[in-house]
Amino acid sequence: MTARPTIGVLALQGDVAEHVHVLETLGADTVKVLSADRLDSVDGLVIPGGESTTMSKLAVRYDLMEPLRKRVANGMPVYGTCAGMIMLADRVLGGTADQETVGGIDMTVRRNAFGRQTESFETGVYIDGIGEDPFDAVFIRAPWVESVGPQVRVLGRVPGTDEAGRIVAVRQGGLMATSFHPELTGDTRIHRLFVDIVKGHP
Ligand SMILES: NC(=O)CC[C@H](N)C(=O)O
Repeated sequence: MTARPTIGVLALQGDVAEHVHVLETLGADTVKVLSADRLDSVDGLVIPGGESTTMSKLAVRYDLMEPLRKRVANGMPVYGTCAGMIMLADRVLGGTADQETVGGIDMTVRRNAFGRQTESFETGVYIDGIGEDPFDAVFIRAPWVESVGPQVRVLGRVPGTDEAGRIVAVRQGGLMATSFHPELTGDTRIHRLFVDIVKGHP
């Protein structure tokens, strides 16, 4: 991998510009991905937050769903935030009947899991692999991860009703997902971790 990777941001819908900005700050070249051709040109991909049901429909309409699944199956690193986390989940609870996902991470996520009263909130989360300081995490109508398969590494949790808490950050090989939006807070540690994954660092 070159020192300067090309990272795509899936640009069907959602907060694309914020991810482009952070990735460029970190020295990556970026491409807004709206077609299978563009997808071919990237070393890694970010799937932003937004609305997973809409994103799913648009991915099918733009003939991107199958190419996305193929590249994931072939090992392309992908980082999904919020709706992007849902897109990377093998199983979704609370989705619409026709909602498809790209899949790739052996997990079940629950859409809009934190409930109406807490549509959005901010809290410090310890994330495995980015250092000691908690990450200031912004959650917006966020999913949580209800369960994970044996190959999934849990990177972060927030307090929940039981002792284990709720899983909000995971990684399976080159695929990484967070329930929250690190592109909004100016702390670049999670994007940096992803850029390192794309560069081939473990
Ligand atoms: N901020 C977000 O990405 C919200 C996700 C949205 N609730 C969904 O289900 O797709």
